[in-house]
Amino acid sequence: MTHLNLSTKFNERLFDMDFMNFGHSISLIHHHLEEVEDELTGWLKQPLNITAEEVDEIHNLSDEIKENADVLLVIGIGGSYLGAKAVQEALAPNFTKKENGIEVLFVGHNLSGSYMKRLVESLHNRDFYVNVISKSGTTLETSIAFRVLRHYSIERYGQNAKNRIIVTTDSEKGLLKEIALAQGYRMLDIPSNIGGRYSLLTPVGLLPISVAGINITEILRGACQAVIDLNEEDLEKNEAYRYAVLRYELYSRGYQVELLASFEPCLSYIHEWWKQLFGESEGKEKKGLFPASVNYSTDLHSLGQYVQEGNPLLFETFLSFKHLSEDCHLPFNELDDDQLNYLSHRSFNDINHISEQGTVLAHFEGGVPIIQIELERLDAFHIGYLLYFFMKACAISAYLQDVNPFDQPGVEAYKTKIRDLLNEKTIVS
Ligand SMILES: O=P(O)(O)OC[C@H]1O[C@](O)(CO)[C@@H](O)[C@@H]1O
Repeated sequence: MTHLNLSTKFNERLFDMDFMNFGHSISLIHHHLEEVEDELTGWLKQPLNITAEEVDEIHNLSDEIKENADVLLVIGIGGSYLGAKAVQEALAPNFTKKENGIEVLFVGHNLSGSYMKRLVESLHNRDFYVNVISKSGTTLETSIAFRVLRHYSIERYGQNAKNRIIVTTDSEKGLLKEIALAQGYRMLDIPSNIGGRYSLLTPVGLLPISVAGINITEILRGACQAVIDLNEEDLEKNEAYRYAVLRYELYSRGYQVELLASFEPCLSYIHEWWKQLFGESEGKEKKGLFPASVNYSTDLHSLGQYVQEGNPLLFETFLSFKHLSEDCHLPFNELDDDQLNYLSHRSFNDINHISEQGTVLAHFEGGVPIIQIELERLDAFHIGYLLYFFMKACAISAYLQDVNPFDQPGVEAYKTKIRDLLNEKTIVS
């Protein structure tokens, strides 16, 4: 049974692409990934390696939080929140009332004073837990948000505040780990050999996802299936490797932007997570596709014109799910004053699907190369599968470009500048 299908619609500029030219390089990369131990490759087998005890611990914590809080504040930025936020958006229903459940709020991913002020004010009548997540333990946004929310927790809960703070950080080192040990906060480990943007299937993602009411066992089951399926060395049988090769080939032929497109708004944070994954993994040494995204059909009415007829620097990757569990039908209207009765035998999903097909055709005819990734169902199993698929494809993609998928040296440049400016005595205007 295939869980994920990859297909393409390429115009004449790409007709002569031969996958098998990449067989040898892929095979070398495949073995390199299997064998390296000094790199941050712990995520490769993480879905298989996570123990039942670790999953139980997360379930127990999640139950405790749900019993004692109205809000879980997840403090983190980049890889320390995007994965969990992506899964929450994709699988937890929109517009549901929060009175009977807990709200999972992802905070500490900006430096806005008004955002922080309003956040604290919004907590006055609500009970909360804090889950601070940082692999390094020193990220500015996360650290200052934690300082504010730690103080506020003490104001609200006194001695008991420490029971409401959970720290997720590197298993071996870091400032946050030291703080947690000194203060007696409970800790969840991020394995040392897993970097931030590959950490979603560790407690980084699993605790917030579980509190959001999503079945983490199913997420892990989907990811485990992907570990097995996508460990196939033969390029023709491995969809992650094929996706990596397609991207590389398009990049080599001059395309500079990959536009990830979906027609379900709940996937918009999967786009955000994907952007960080590919952007930080590939964008170095003056190389790399620029990862961008669109939410259709909304963005057809803003960026659609550019994609169709603008500078031909991009290709599009459509992400879709064959079966969606919910739908809405168009009511029949006798008057037909809005002239929509021709659609009344169709549902929203029908119309959405047809508009996706129409968009693919139009963009293809406009000269945009198209990759299509389709999964069976929008559920926890397939989301787990998809996220692992992207991580595996991303690592292969970066190696094809001869860059290290697991570092982010460029990040230091702006961090240092900000730190230097903040250390200056004068206030920068
Ligand atoms: O988990 P940390 O160490 O706080 O890092 C958060 C994010 O910041 C980055 O270092 C980039 O600034 C990402 O690589 C990472 O996901």
